[in-house]
Amino acid sequence: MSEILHRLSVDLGERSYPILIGAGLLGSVDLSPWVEGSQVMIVTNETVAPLYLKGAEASFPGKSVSSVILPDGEKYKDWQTLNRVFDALLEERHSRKTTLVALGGGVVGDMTGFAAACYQRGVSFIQIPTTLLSQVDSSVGGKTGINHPLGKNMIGAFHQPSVVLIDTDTLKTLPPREVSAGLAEIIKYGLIREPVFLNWLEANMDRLTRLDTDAVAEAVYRSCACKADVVAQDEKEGGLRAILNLGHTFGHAIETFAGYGHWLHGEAVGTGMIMAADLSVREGMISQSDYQRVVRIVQSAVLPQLPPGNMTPDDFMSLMAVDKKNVDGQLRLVLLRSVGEAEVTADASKEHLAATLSAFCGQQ
Ligand SMILES: NC(=O)c1ccc[n+]([C@@H]2O[C@H](COP(=O)([O-])OP(=O)(O)OC[C@H]3O[C@@H](n4cnc5c(N)ncnc54)[C@H](O)[C@@H]3O)[C@@H](O)[C@H]2O)c1
Ligand SMILES: O=C(O)C(=O)C[C@@H](O)[C@H](O)[C@H](O)COP(=O)(O)O
Ligand SMILES: [Zn+2]
Repeated sequence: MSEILHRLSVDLGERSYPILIGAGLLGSVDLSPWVEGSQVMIVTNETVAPLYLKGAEASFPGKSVSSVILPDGEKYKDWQTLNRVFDALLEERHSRKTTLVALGGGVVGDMTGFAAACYQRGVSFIQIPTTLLSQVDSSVGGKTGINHPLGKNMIGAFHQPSVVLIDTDTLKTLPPREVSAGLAEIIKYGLIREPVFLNWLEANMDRLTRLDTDAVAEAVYRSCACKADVVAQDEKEGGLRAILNLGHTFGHAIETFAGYGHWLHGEAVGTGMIMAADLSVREGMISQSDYQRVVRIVQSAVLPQLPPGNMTPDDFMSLMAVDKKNVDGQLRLVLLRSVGEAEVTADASKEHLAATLSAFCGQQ
């Protein structure tokens, strides 16, 4: 049985698009109305293809559908792998009217979106996210791109999809570690903007880690609603949108240090949010008991709470120096004004930051 449980809209004028959420939607919702021309190319990877490629193909009745299957992993979110998409598009003579479809997690989504932003100076694309993280975060908002050895997502473009189809049934095949990674970004929404949702998450974390169908549908809906609202107000991160980066300044440094793929993005964000909360305490913004609350919820989602044991404060400082939020060489961090409200600041004291880094480094 398939049913669209929730419909949201990302309101961006002529670039507005719907987010359709439900169980069993893949292959049963006709996505061809969002395809301008006759050609569709599905971009997926070697893990997702055997599970969901047939279903995705069935979502485009009447269209000519081909696919390109990429190797799986964050380490392949690079130029070389991206080029495989361009090779396939050119070999099959795809035109400007072609539509790319991202079928997979955030890696496939970010790369497909970037390929769509670049191919023949821009074609449209559709997001069919199949991980919890991609359903609650990366498929919405139009940040696309690839990694550079010196920094995460350093090469990319803002390019919005034309529709996001979220079939929560696809999560049934997701490994538990990937579920936890998705929960990190869900917790993020509670911490930055949604205190009532945070209470709900605390009460329902057990159901979420077990992938209880109703709890997951609710969490996906509330997360997408939060992200859609932020993105609608600040599409290109001129200000407000940077709050979606809570935990990411520390987190991206961890991912880059560890080597892409060794720490999952959500794992690094979970630890990064705890570090941001620690700094928020030192800055006098939240209390010690607020901090403990952040630690508890990250812990309850079965996420790591400390960075790699061999990572030093200097490693953090040099990797954070290339963060995209920095302006004129000045570090900008997302901190907690309260549990449920974030702010972006360039004013955190260097001593407090050093104290946070030394408290967390060399601890495991
Ligand atoms: N653009 C954005 O706004 C945004 C937001 C958050 C994260 N990201 C990016 O997203 C990436 C992380 O995404 P992710 O956590 O989805 O990781 P991922 O794309 O690597 O997917 C995780 C793993 O799950 C597998 N998989 C996917 N769907 C599956 C399914 N239904 N069943 C079984 N296995 C499945 C994948 O093949 C992969 O091995 C990072 O590169 C991060 O930087 C982007
Ligand atoms: O959509 C956003 O804006 C976010 O910051 C969401 C993040 O969860 C995501 O990881 C994003 O890719 C990070 O963006 P970046 O600009 O710091 O690379
Ligand atoms: Zn993220």
